[in-house]
Amino acid sequence: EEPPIGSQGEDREALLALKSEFNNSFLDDNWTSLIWNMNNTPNWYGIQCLNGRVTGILLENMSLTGEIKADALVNLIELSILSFKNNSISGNLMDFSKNQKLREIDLSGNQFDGSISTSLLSLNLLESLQLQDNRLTGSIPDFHLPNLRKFNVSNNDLSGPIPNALQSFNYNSSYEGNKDLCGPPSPTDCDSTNTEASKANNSNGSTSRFAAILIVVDVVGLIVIFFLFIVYCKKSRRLKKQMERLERLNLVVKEEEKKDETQIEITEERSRIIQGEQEKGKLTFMDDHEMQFELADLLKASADGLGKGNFGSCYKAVVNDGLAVVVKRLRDLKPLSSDEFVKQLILIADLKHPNLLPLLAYYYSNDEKLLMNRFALNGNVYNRLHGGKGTKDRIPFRWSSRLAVARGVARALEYLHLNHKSQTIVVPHGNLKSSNVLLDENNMVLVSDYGFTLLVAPPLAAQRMTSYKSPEYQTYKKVSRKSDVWSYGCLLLELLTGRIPINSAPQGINGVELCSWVHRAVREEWTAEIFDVEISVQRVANNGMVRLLQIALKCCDKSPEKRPEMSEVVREIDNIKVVANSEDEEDFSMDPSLTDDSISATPSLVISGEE
Ligand SMILES: Nc1ncnc2c1ncn2[C@@H]1O[C@H](COP(=O)(O)OP(=O)(O)OP(=O)(O)O)[C@@H](O)[C@H]1O
Repeated sequence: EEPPIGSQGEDREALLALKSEFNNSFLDDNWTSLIWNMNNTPNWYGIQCLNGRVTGILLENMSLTGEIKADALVNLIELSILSFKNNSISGNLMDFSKNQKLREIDLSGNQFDGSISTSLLSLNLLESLQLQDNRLTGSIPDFHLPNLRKFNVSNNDLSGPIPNALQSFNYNSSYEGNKDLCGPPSPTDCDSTNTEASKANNSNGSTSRFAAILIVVDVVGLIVIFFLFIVYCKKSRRLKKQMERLERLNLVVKEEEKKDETQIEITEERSRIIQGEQEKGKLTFMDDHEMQFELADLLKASADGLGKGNFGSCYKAVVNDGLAVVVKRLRDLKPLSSDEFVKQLILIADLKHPNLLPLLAYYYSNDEKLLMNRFALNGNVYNRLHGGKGTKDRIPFRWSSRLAVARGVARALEYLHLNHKSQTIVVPHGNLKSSNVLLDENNMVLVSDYGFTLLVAPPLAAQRMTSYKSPEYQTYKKVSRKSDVWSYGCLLLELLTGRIPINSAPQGINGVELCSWVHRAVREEWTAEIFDVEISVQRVANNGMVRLLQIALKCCDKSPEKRPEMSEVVREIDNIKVVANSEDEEDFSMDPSLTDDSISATPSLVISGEE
């Protein structure tokens, strides 16, 4: 099992030192050093790790400011990817000589100045170096890196010839915006200024002796100035060194103090949590819950990892007298104060509907934000739909159960969208997908992970939320009621086709772009293939399937205005007659004689709505 991130002391120290230089409240909240005892990793946003060593630092578009110390990376010897893309970091480039495993460096879009560090010359594994849009000066060092495939230093203040080994990179995409670079592939000839000067000299022979004298005087003058300059530099360097020494002394003292503080914090935090005495890190139950237990009970309980989602990991813990709860550790939240976090959670907890998984409790401390729900015994709809397919153990997931899921989710979304109580906020779900629809011990449909739009930092939400991405979401990166309707349409298609959508497909399995696939199927009239065999054998229910497919296609309309509101969807689904699963159909899904041709019960005319 992989040890926790930053478990190696020097890696953690290096990250903490970086954090203190950036002075960024988001990082302060999301780079925590607590190692929690539920056998999981602490929260290090943007850090990749292998066997306890840091292998990647990806901190992009985060408005980071400050300077990075030259030796900031020297202990991160396993580092292979580094990106500080699009921040406002200033100062010189750091020393990379100890990071021999680096493959990708992206420092573009910052305010780095000074020259390109020659420590980069030794990185033999480097494949991509992106330094564009900074303020780098001086010449480009003579790189001879065998694996370098991407190189960009555009829009800096670099000068001098482009080294031979780098001349194969395209001028426009690698060098543009440095007005003093010369030689191929740049349009400027390096010799042009010298050549012109020598031409001028030759054309005027009569003044050549005078010119020679002038040159001698110039040279002598230059030597004197140079000499004076050296004396001046030496003096000022000595002064600077003295100043630096003083500063360093000061810093060492401060660093030591800081290290001690952090160490003390970690130990104290842990013991405070374990003793359950910490005021601000209290486990708070949302309301009437009969299931009162303490954080200490939770910490004592054995925990099974359920999986790692986009916003944190989930654990199942059995507390006290056998009560199973799910604890979700949140990460990458908006930088919210404790009061703001609690306010948002109260808004979420106020959303009460029979088809919404209720929030039981939460835990807030600087380092940990946990949400707690009841464990849904029958798991999620994704597993129910796709799990064990084609095997003997597969229990068919029949039409009436799928229709119940469609109905339950529609009602939950309608409720979120109408948002009866708090008129001020609209809460689109934002991340509806089959793994967020759960089934309890009575197969009651419970939508989970709602309200996260209130908690998650917007740029991250844009990257990670919304499994079924609507066309306008892909452009504007904002969730809305209409993007929920799109997601709902995709969920219906997943239920009807039994196919795995492209965004939820686990590695090694090809998912389907459901909306376009079904639209094409309807257009090209191979409708028999649309429905999952497990339900299409239930012929009495075929009519209901076609009606649900029509609803799904309306929800998946490319233009958001044409998609129905959820209340309309609920009404239409309520009109679909529930047909009981008949006993003798149970075995049909395994019947090899059931070819696609034999089940083409639904002519495309019906599906296109021209009934
Ligand atoms: N209360 C619960 N009862 C049963 N299973 C749950 C519960 N909450 C979550 N799960 C399951 O635990 C797993 C991890 O959940 P999590 O919400 O972290 O990830 P996800 O749903 O895959 O992705 P995302 O973070 O985008 O929602 C999922 O398979 C989910 O269905």
